[in-house]
Amino acid sequence: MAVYTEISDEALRAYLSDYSLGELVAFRGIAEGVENSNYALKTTTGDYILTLYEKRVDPAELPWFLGLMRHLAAHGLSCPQPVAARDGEALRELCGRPAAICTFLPGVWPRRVRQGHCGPLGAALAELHAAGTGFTAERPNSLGPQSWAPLLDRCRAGGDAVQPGLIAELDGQLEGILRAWPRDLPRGQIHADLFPDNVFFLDDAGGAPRVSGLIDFYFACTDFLAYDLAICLNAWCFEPDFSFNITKARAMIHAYQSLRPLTEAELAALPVLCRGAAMRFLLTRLFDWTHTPAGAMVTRKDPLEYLKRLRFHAAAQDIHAYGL
Ligand SMILES: Nc1ncnc2c1ncn2[C@@H]1O[C@H](COP(=O)(O)OP(=O)(O)OP(=O)(O)O)[C@@H](O)[C@H]1O
Ligand SMILES: N[C@@H](CCO)C(=O)O
Repeated sequence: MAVYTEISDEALRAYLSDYSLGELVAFRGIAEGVENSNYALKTTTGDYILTLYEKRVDPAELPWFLGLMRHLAAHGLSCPQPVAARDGEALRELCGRPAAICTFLPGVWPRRVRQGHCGPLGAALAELHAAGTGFTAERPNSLGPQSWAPLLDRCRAGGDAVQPGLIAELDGQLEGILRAWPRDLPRGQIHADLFPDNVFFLDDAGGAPRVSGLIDFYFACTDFLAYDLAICLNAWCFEPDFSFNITKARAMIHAYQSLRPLTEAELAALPVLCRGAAMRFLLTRLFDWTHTPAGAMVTRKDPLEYLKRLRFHAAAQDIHAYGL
């Protein structure tokens, strides 16, 4: 369920008449994703993605996201590039929603993460961080540490129904995370949601996975660069039984470091950054879990998957737990 807004053929043709993209050949709604309505478009000039931004994206922030994507693409990163209409504007309106067309990226996201994905992912993350240098406009992380206590408060009423004792455990964990949270680490533009479903791969001639592009920059923000790596360690390096795969982590961190070596302070902070990242996804999932009416056509993600990750990170003494 990710096509919230239906577009008629006539409305789309009228919309496209403002662009120099040729004639419409085909379009279809894309069922994946939960935040926005996405359509795959084929015109006589190529393939594109049309996105209608739904309620969860603040329209005032769209110019920053689109500006970042344009900057990253201009600096060599393979990511969707906003396409401007003839008047030079990429951000427009369709069916009463903010809308934009971006270039289509080839590739597929990995349904099952293998070790061979993790090195290329680490390198792609370092490339993203390098490409973001020079994009000076800042966007604070609205889901950063300052948001976690208020979010936990909003889950208080329903949280223990998900698992008895959950709220007390999270109170204890959060207190420890906030106390140890680093004050000053290298900062820059981070993706902040680089999960497997936001990374496309193609196999190279030898069959090894190669990153073909990164998508979905609508949580991107300005924050600690190493926090982005902590998010990826959470999202890519746990097995279906929630055991931590140290070989995948080592491959990811080494590939990242081959392009951007981590500082001593970043290495020392990695375990608490991983705890924070697990807390962030646990809390947004718990909020959705406890606030989505039964029967709503939205796929809820299991918050407890992130409790298991959080416990792993809380037990990690230092960077050796991550394969370094
Ligand atoms: N530039 C692109 N090129 C090719 N496919 C794309 C592109 N952008 C989006 N898609 C397709 O649309 C799907 C949903 O996109 P996306 O993850 O951005 O949506 P969303 O609703 O914002 O999702 P999420 O719930 O992950 O935040 C992707 O899995 C992919 O199949
Ligand atoms: N990646 C997030 C969803 C928001 O994109 C999660 O798995 O909780």
